[in-house]
Amino acid sequence: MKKRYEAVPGEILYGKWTGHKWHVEREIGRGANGIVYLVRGAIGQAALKFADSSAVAAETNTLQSLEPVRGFSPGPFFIEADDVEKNGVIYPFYIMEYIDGLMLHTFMRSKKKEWSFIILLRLLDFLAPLHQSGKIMGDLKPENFIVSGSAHLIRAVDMGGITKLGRSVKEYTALYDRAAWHSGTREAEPSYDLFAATVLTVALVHKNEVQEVSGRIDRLVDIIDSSLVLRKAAPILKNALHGQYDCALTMKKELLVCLSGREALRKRKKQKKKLRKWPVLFIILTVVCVLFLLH
Ligand SMILES: Nc1ncnc2c1ncn2[C@@H]1O[C@H](COP(=O)(O)OP(=O)(O)OP(=O)(O)O)[C@@H](O)[C@H]1O
Repeated sequence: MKKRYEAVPGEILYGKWTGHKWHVEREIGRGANGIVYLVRGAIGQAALKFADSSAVAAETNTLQSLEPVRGFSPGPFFIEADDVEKNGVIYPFYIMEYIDGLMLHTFMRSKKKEWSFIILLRLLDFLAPLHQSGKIMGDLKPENFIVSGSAHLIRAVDMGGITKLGRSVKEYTALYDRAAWHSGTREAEPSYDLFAATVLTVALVHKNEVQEVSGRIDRLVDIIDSSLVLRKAAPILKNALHGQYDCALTMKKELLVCLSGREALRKRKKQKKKLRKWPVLFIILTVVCVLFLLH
């Protein structure tokens, strides 16, 4: 049986090996592998995760291996691992940076659908340094991301799917997995994540429809083509679904050009419409003046 400790707010946990003291503020989440608490220690706020010893070892290794990514970690910074002893039972845990923000799907609930493009741009910013460091996210899905800070940075909270380039993706979710859509292999390469990021974007706007057509790529493309929101970036989204990008920054650049091009076109049309109104107004004004003078 997995050893899981259920802490309560206000409780103080003592690290058996470090002697460090952690004051439990509240539970912030739980999943298949463990329970996560917001805690306060001598270093300030942090997140504490109770899990079994093999999960603590594996997740600790993953978090530590990610830190050299340009002094920025796509996931939480690892702080330390320890055990708590309660009634003679040992409960392993580790401490990591607390990422303050909203889970991606909670964040999107209060936003317009157009925000899905901003999320995609931020996801591409998140993926670029990770890919440059020789790894891919693998299990890319909204449940694994937090939107943090006023710049709406994307940070990952579950790094279990991180896989070295060239290997076989070790963890995935069918809805975002390109092999399940018959659109490529499960080999860890940037295009695998870019496919998943695109499905995620489409699902942020049309969740039910995407679930209904799951596995049929032509129907996914139909959703994009018939969507008033997604149509604006259709060429880029389709390129990513067809494995045309192997670099997150190239996809980002093309997405920005596509979106700004459409915006410029919209502004030009509006301006043209305004200009077309002037001759009509001029004629009306002239007629009014002539009538006034004749009177
Ligand atoms: N460092 C953190 N900062 C803020 N919140 C966190 C942090 N780590 C985890 N959480 C929250 O706790 C939840 C569960 O954590 P996590 O995904 O690591 O658990 P898990 O057992 O591995 O989940 P899964 O069932 O997806 O494998 C997350 O969805 C997130 O809401």
